[in-house]
Order: sequence, then structure tokens, then C-alpha cells
Amino acid sequence: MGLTVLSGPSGVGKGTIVAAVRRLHPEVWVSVSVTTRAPRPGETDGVEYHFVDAEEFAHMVKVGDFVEHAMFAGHAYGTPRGPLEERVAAGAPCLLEIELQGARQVRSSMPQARFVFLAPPTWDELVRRLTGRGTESDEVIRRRLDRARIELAAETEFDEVIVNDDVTAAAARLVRLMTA
Ligand SMILES: Nc1nc2c(ncn2[C@@H]2O[C@H](COP(=O)(O)OP(=O)(O)O)[C@@H](O)[C@H]2O)c(=O)[nH]1
Ligand SMILES: Nc1ncnc2c1ncn2[C@@H]1O[C@H](COP(=O)(O)OP(=O)(O)O)[C@@H](O)[C@H]1O
Repeated sequence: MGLTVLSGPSGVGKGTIVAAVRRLHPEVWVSVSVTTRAPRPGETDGVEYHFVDAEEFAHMVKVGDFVEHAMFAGHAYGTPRGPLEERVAAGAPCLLEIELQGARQVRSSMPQARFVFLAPPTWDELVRRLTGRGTESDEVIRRRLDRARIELAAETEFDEVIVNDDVTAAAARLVRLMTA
């Protein structure tokens, strides 16, 4: 099946790689998640995420709107079921960019999917990227780096590992894996 799940620690470059895939490979369908976190400057509702409040998110969970959902660093994130099922049924190459707990849920519900881990060249480079992005406070960065240690330890659960050294090369490798 044409479903690929991309995971990796915060700051590794998942968003950057997904943006490159969208730009260079419009044939790839990228799922837009729902989240309770606030939009960052430059993010648009319906593009990077659907931004909702906690109440709306809880309702969506209750009515079964999500394929998977998880808490990450104090906020809820989930993959809407309808659009994904539609695209998978249509045979499109589909990409989910989600964290580890969600990836594990997809592994149990859709074991035929392909699981790809995006890894940083080094730990120090991950810290540099997360800090350099400048979108989070020191406290939020600390929480995300705590999670990053857990996510990095789970790398062996994935079918493939891509080291995000060069954005274009990593995006091209991801698309090759997706269409292999
Ligand atoms: N389980 C799950 N995780 C998601 C979903 N959407 C995004 N995430 C993950 O949530 C984490 C935090 O995302 P975000 O707040 O955008 O921060 P960033 O990844 O550091 O840019 C990342 O690991 C995302 O991959 C989703 O629908 N489900
Ligand atoms: N291959 C790369 N080389 C250098 N910097 C990168 C690379 N990929 C991403 N970055 C930078 O690292 C930071 C985190 O990237 P982002 O895509 O937001 O990560 P994530 O979505 O995994 O949290 C951003 O400032 C981004 O420009």
C-alpha cells in the first residue's frame, strides 16, 4: 500500500523535508494533522495543521475522527481519518509526518505501511537546529529534547532510516522509498 509514515525527533527537519516533498513532488499526498498547539508565525490554518482548541479535539477523538492521536510536549495531535482513507483507497502515495506514539498506533492498525525515521547527523546538530529555529521557549526546547532522546532510541523500530544531512537529498530519498 502507498502509505508512508515519517517520524523523527523535534528539530531534525521533518517539516522542512515534507515542504520539499510538497514542492518537488505534487503527486505525493501529505496528510494535514489536527493540533491544539498555537500556530507559529508563518503557519496557516489548513496548510501545516488544522488548529483547534482542546474541546474540539476531544470531540473529534470521541466521534472517531482520528486514525491515530497522541500528546506531544503538552499538546494534542491527530491524523484525520476521512481524507487519508480516501487517498489510500485511490492508490495515491500518502505521507504522514507524526511522532513516535502515533507511528506505533499506525503500525498496529495498518501494518502494511512503510515506516521511515528521519535522524539528525549528530545530537549536537539536532540541538542547534531546534534552538536555531527560534520558535520555542527554552522550557519548550528542553521538553522537546527530553522527548528526542526517547524518539532516537526507537530508531530500530523503523523500516528505513534517512539521515537529514542535505534537505534535497533526504527528500529525494524519501520519495524514492515511497514509490519503490
Ligand atoms: N501522533 C501524531 N503526531 C503528530 C501529528 N502531527 C504532527 N505530529 C508530531 O508532533 C510533533 C510536534 O509537532 P510540531 O509542534 O509541529 O513541532 P515540530 O515537529 O518540532 O515542528 C512532531 O513530532 C510531529 O511529527 C499527528 O497527527 N499525530
Ligand atoms: N538538512 C538540514 N540542514 C540544516 N538545517 C536544517 C536541515 N533540515 C532542517 N533544517 C533546519 O532545522 C530547523 C528544524 O527544522 P524543522 O523542519 O522545523 O524540524 P521538525 O519539523 O523535525 O521539528 C529549521 O530551522 C530548519 O531550517
